[in-house]
Amino acid sequence: MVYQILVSDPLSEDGIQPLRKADGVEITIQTALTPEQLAEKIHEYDALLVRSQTQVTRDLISKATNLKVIGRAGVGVDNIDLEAATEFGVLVVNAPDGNTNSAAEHTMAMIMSLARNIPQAFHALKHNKWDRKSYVGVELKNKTLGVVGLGRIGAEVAFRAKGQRMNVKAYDPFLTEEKAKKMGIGYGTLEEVLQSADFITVHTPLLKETKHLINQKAFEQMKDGVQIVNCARGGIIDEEALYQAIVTKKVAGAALDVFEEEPITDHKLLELPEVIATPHLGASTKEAQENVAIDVSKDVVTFLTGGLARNPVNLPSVPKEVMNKIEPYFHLSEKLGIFLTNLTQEAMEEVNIYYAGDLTDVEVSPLTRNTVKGLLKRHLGDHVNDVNATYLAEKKGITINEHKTSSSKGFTNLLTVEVRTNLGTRSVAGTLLNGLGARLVKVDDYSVDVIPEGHMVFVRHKDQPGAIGRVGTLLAKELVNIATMQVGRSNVGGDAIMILTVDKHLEKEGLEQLKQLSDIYGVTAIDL
Ligand SMILES: NC(=O)C1=CN([C@@H]2O[C@H](COP(=O)(O)OP(=O)(O)OC[C@H]3O[C@@H](n4cnc5c(N)ncnc54)[C@H](O)[C@@H]3O)[C@@H](O)[C@H]2O)C=CC1
Ligand SMILES: O=C(O)CCC(=O)C(=O)O
Repeated sequence: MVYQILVSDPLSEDGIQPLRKADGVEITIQTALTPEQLAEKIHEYDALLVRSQTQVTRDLISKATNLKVIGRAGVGVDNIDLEAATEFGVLVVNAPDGNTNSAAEHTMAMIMSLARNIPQAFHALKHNKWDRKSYVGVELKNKTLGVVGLGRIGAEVAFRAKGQRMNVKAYDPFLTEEKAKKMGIGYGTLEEVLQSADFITVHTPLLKETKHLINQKAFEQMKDGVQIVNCARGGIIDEEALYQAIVTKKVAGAALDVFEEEPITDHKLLELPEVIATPHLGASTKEAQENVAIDVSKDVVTFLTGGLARNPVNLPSVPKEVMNKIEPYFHLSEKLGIFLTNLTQEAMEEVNIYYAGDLTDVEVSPLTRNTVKGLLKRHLGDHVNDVNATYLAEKKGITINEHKTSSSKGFTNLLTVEVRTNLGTRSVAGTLLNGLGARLVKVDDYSVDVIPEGHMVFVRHKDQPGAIGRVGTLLAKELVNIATMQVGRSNVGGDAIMILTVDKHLEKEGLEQLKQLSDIYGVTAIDL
């Protein structure tokens, strides 16, 4: 059998040598196909290799009847419909490490260009203007760099900025004070980082949670004259809010490598003299392109020839016999993880997963990975899967412990997930009721009985007459219909919780109003 591989974006020739050398594969390189042309011929291929240009949509995947694997030569997989790939049984692999260095170096180049007006001054000189007055810059030394997202690239940027004698202060949901100390950098909440920085650079993935993370409210929190850098993904910064912040002189300058829509040449931000930009060049070095092409080519060949991919993005890899036994619990375990991560605002340090009852007789490690996936997805996005979840958790310094216990509290099976942070321990427990499906049966010390599904509102409140009514009235005002409600309390007049399942997601404004009600200690919207 000869596997057909299509390369539809420009990849490094040296990088695709593993493909050229492999037996049983044939490569076609066609980097100028229109979406229609690609859709027409995709059924001929077993593998597709892309960078960020090719849009691998649901429609394209549905036409790819022979496709087994999509290789993304780079980190971000936002040009690939992962859900569709998973649904159609197509493995997606990426190359998460190969371009880290280049992206970090590009970010530093942007910060320095911004500080010293290099692109603007060069542009003037090219147009025969010897202008020294207009381009007085600022030093980086002793300035504070705020790093939002301290993953692979953010950490490399932080390290380099220290070399420029900048003070670095970072925010990342997985960053602990101890880890920051070890790295020799400051640590703060997002708000603290925004308030204290002279330069702000974002290095998160683009997720539901990070879309417009830097918005008008965020700009208002920043110092006057702050400078902003985005070499991660367009859309993390709200472009309209950035435009207004520059026009009103709140922001002194911005350096953008990425845009909400790409490719783009006609954009009002590009008309501002304070904005410098590059056309998504963060990973465009000979070295990065070679690294990512090698990594992804090796993974594609390994997978096509029956091996396990090193960097799978979407598919679980579980032996069939094990899968048959534990499959019914998969839904429950991931939902428990998602529910708990929404209750945990601080960095997780340790996760304990307890299996009781029938669950003591099965191989549970795939369930552990699936639970951890649920715990991490909110902040790491869709590239966390059952294969890489525990690995990613460990990389974030989170210890994962799996326990089998005889204490099933009267249930035939019980799965308890406990997360420890520097503020204490939170936990949830769930069970699979015979014929009735999954149930959430415990949140911290409160017993409940809730189907872990759909949109929820979790409220911590004081057990007082009127507290429940006030919540109900406010939700009604927000036109959020309550489907079910569960209340648990520690003792009469003491601390209590409400779990409401509602017909639609509770928006930020509604959430903020709920928090203002008397006797309410905390409110979280959870979408399962
Ligand atoms: N311009 C370019 O050519 C390139 C851009 N990228 C982009 O750079 C970004 C970062 O890549 P990596 O560092 O490799 O990813 P990574 O996964 O190693 O790091 C991302 C970090 O963001 C954190 N994060 C998630 N939500 C957050 C939030 N709400 N606030 C603060 N932090 C949050 C995560 O905890 C994680 O530590 C990605 O968007 C990637 O696609 C990557 C390579 C080249
Ligand atoms: O392929 C490229 O040049 C873009 C790289 C990138 O944005 C990524 O790896 O996330």
